[in-house]
Amino acid sequence: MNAVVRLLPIIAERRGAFLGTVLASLGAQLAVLGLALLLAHLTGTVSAAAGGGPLGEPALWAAGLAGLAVTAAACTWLEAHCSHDLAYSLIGMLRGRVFDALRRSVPDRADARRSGDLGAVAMADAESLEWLYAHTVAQTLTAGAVLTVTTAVSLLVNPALLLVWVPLLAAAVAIPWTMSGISARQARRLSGHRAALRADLVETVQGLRELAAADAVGRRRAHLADVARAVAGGEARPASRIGAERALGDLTLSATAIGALAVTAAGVGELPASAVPLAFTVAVAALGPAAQLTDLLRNAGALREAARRIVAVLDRPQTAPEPGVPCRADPDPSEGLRFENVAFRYAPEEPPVLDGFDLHVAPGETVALMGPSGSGKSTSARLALRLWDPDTGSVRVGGIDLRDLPDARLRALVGAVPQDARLVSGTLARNIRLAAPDASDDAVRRAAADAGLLSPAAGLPDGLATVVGDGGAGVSGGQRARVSIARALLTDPRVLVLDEPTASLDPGAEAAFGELLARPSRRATLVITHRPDTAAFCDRIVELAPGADAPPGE
Ligand SMILES: Nc1ncnc2c1ncn2[C@@H]1O[C@H](COP(=O)(O)OP(=O)(O)OP(=O)(O)O)[C@@H](O)[C@H]1O
Repeated sequence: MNAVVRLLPIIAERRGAFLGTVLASLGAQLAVLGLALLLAHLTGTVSAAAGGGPLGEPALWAAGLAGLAVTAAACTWLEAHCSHDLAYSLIGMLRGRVFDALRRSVPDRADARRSGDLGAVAMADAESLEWLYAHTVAQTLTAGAVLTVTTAVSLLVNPALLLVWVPLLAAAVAIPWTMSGISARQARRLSGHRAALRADLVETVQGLRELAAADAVGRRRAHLADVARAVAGGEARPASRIGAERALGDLTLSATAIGALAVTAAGVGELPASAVPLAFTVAVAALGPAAQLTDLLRNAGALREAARRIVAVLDRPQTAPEPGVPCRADPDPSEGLRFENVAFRYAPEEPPVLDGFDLHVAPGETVALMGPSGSGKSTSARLALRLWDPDTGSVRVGGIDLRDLPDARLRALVGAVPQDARLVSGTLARNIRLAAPDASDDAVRRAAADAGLLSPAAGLPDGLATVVGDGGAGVSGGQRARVSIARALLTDPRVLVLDEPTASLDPGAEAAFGELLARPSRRATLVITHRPDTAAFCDRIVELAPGADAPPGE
């Protein structure tokens, strides 16, 4: 199904604002048209009155003109109000849906998309579609309706206009319509170039230190200049096409106007003098809405492309769907985290990463999961967080299959400390609170203390008020790991999964971290690690063999 049509129901959710936009836009256009016709009629009547004809009641003329002018102004204001109301709520709804779709489907098992591309979908395409649904659809309906009315009225008044109007107006609308395929292709290419530039810029800024160290800044700058040139080329082509289309459209509309005026002039002798201005105004009345339609159609290809990209994101397969019938039972206190006969592969054609994998981490126990690179340690951590589901077997927390837990309950039961914890700019307290925005100051302080952030060894004299720069600048690897743990502890999860938490720590920080792991708690803790010194702080070590098809040795 066409992506634009597929997204149309989104308007139904704000049907009041949409209807308001259409009616106000229709009211404004009809009032402007009425004003033009009334003025033309007045001009004819006044010139006839100068020759001795009746002028009519001036107060009535004034009231008619003032009424139409006020209606046009009020409807224009109302249209702007309703369409902006509709526009901003549609942007919010579209972005919300895009982020929901991304959250449900991230990480894709074999996702080749770059963040710049997804950013473009979420930001630029949502804005394009806002323009489509909040302005274009309503204006197209209005322009179509006004065009039909003006055409019908003019043809009743002067059927000879048919000869000029039908071919020329059809050509004016057909030009942008037939070009919409080319316009969509150009929009697709341009969006690809822009996404590449955005992603390359982000990577360059993030990797500037490494680029400088490798003396590669110059090469990178040349590469960015190439990509920027591709963007400029991608922008120039649609601009030339739109310019040519606009010129052709304007030519066609001008020819229509000249033809309509000529046809009307030919019949002037048969008309009373007072009706001549009205006849000329009627002859060109359809040109305004026709010009508006051609303008709107000119963007149709690019809008179709934006809708296609949004739909592609919305249709991404859900990696961990919500349960049909969620489990309401309390977790069994004697059960911690259990992998039972788990098999998992990233793609059907690839060998399994895990096959027949069994492991139980009991409440109060800390287990180190070790094994060679590629043996599936991080994959096990992701399965425990239900980023993906196993192909066969099950992963359970407190005896409950993760697939039976609603997302919010699962996140409260299982906490994660990822390998590359991300910090945002702001205080440490703000960073910890990301896991539970409504947590009290006391809870944040407790989690920070449990993660060792408030001890003198953490080296943070300002404690929770310490300010972190963009992306965690100004904080050491050890401090970052502790913030990440405090974040995970804030929800007091039954299960804690740590993926290489000490990978970037020096031996002193690793030892301090190990003491945290060794502290008694009721939590089941799974620590993915390469480092024997970290594993030594755990109660038990489990070795994972690559493509293990038998339970691992302990
Ligand atoms: N998103 C993915 N798509 C496809 N294959 C993947 C993906 N992530 C990991 N793999 C593959 O799955 C296998 C297991 O990866 P995993 O990261 O779980 O191993 P690991 O034991 O944690 O390795 P390391 O110690 O190097 O971090 C590897 O062969 C890896 O290439």
